[in-house]
Amino acid sequence: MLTVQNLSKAIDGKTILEDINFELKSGSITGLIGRNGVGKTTLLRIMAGILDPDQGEVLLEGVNLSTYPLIKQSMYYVPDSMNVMNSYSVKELVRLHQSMYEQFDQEAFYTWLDRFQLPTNRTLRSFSKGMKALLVIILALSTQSKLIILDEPTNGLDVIVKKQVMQLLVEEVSERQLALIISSHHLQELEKIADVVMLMKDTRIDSMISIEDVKQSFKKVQVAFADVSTHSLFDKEYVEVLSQVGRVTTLLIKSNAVHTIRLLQDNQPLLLEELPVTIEDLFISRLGGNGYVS
Ligand SMILES: Nc1ncnc2c1ncn2[C@@H]1O[C@H](COP(=O)(O)OP(=O)(O)OP(=O)(O)O)[C@@H](O)[C@H]1O
Repeated sequence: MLTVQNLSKAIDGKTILEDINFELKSGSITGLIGRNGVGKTTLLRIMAGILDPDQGEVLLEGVNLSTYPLIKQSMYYVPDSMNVMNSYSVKELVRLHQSMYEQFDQEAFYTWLDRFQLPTNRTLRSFSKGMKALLVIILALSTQSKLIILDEPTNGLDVIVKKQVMQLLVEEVSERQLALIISSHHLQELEKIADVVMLMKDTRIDSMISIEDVKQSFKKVQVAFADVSTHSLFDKEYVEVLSQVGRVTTLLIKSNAVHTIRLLQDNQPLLLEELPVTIEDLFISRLGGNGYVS
């Protein structure tokens, strides 16, 4: 549905993005993760056609965004702050969106507004952060866009609103086969809804991997020995130390897990327990460096 090809971008002479290539599929949620300042927002803004790339292209259903800007009617970008819309009333926002999106579904918009008990007759200035976050997602869905790009949509929201936002998005993705890309630092939350995670590192996409594959191909174990150094028992190329608290070491085994676990077992551990692998483990492993200590 969306293809990014050989994309590069520099700002003020500094390379921010370099040779970025990936594809987003309909009916799927992609989580975009990476350290602060790595270039997530820059990438999302280029995908939305707000910034131009220096090189490369963004194709939405095969149509180039820069040569056919009207295709932007099929996508919606939710920025990390809604404050630019503060002076608009809900009705004005509806009119604005109707003028930009021919297919804007007003009936669905007001039905959702009612479901989430949002007021219809006030300006956004009087909305709380959570109300604004819900409203912008309802606006995005009402445009009937095939691709929705969200930049940190749940920042500063309480757990109840977060759940509401996420549930609404998941419902719509599966019902309408939307493609969603969400940049977020809330890895646990992302893990619950994303199908794929895309991890950015040093101006590039370091990895793009399905949550299913993360869980299947990586193993995480906690191990403790009475008098053996855990570190002497594994190959650092395949095994990452996630944390070390006293004698207890938490390891992320990236391949050949059966062999490593057998090796650990053979040395009579005091404790050897498998734990569920999380996106946070992948993040620390790829971006935190070996020997991360919690
Ligand atoms: N308008 C700008 N002028 C100068 N530098 C910029 C501009 N926009 C972004 N940058 C720089 O580009 C880099 C990437 O910024 P970006 O906001 O895309 O990162 P990010 O991954 O979204 O960060 P965060 O997780 O903190 O939101 C940073 O070094 C930032 O300082």
